[in-house]
Amino acid sequence: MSQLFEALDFVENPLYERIISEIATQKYSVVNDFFTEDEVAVLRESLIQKHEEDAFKKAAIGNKFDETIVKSIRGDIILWIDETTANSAELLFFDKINNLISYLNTTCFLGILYKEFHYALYPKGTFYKRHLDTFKNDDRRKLSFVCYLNHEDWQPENGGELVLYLNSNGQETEQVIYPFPGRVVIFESQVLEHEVKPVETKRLSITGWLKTR
Ligand SMILES: O=C(O)CCC(=O)C(=O)O
Ligand SMILES: [Fe+2]
Repeated sequence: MSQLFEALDFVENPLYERIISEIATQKYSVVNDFFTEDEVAVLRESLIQKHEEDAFKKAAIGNKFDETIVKSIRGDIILWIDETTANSAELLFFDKINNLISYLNTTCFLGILYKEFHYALYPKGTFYKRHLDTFKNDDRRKLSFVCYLNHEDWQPENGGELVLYLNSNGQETEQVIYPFPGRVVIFESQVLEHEVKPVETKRLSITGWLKTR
């Protein structure tokens, strides 16, 4: 095996190893500084600019082929990001994502072939009720990835916490994760139910999925 890794110029990445082992043991991983302050700032700028251009639309439930908009379930507005026409901030984002994907495919043989990402903006008072990130007609989403682009001074009073519903020995427990800027949450799309609690202040993020087949 070491010969194979040598041949591929494999360099072990401690952060990615931590993510992999946390997902294996607890189904999710939280990384506080996956994106630097500067990276968060340019991605936030990009989101805000596109929102000002009125490019966002109401988020639906289901996927591109089976969409319904139900505001009582989710109230965010989204914009899908196209890698082929990405701006400099988005290129930087995809650079990190692609790096992670190739590491996962090399070390875990996950077979991630596709990805999809969108900006999300939750206006004050909105939420996303408890759900699973898979669809009736599509089970290709393997890992969910959320990256928060809020301002530096985001406080617990701003609400909008992500709650993961974990199952330990038949007992349900709640893991509360605040959307602090630069923080990334990665979890198993088909396993972990989760919810976004009502936001008190506009909440900004990029959400996406790593997919097989
Ligand atoms: O923004 C988050 O914390 C989670 C968003 C989410 O669950 C989704 O878009 O499916
Ligand atoms: Fe979700």
